[in-house]
Amino acid sequence: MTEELANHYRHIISGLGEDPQREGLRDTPKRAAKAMQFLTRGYHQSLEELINGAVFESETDEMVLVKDIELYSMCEHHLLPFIGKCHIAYLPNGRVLGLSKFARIVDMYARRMQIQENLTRQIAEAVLQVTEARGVAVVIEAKHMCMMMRGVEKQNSSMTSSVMLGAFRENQPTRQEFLTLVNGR
Ligand SMILES: Nc1nc2c(ncn2[C@@H]2O[C@H](COP(=O)(O)OP(=O)(O)OP(=O)(O)O)[C@@H](O)[C@H]2O)c(=O)[nH]1
Ligand SMILES: [Zn+2]
Repeated sequence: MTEELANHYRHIISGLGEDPQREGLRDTPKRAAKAMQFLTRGYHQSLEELINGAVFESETDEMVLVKDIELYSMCEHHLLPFIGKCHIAYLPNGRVLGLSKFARIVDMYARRMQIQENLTRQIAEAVLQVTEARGVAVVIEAKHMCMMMRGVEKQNSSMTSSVMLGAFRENQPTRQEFLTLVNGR
């Protein structure tokens, strides 16, 4: 699989007018193939194996917020990175999720070809599925290289996307509390 991908990269390099045999580029197809496999490894992960049973019984029913989870993904239109932060909140319903698992869920979906809106929704739905929470809220703030390095070349714009499920959708004060916590840095 890596070898086949590397071959495609060799064609891309010569298609761009470079010499894939010159010293600096000789191992590049293989490196690029491995890098791209890493950046898309989310396709080979499953929620169940990643959670690994780390859901614990708890009486708490107050909002839990995990803020500023770094995020590296790749836009499915240009295969260029988008980079940012993800904030996840949920209202426990008898069970809480191991803290590190929020970051693992983010990575599993981020390391695929994505658009930011779908990524946001997939993370929210995964957290809801695993915790059976009364509500889940996810906000992603990201900068898209396809808008910065090429195309419209805007360096300072960023995109914010959000998905609110359950109580965060139905209950205005809950939603407001979440947004205040996220913005109060
Ligand atoms: N909504 C959304 N759009 C995205 C995301 N990533 C990239 N895009 C946009 O996808 C669109 C693709 O537009 P096209 O006109 O088909 O492609 P293009 O000619 O390369 O577009 P330009 O970037 O405007 O040069 C662009 O407007 C991108 O900015 C994302 O995560 N969400
Ligand atoms: Zn793009």
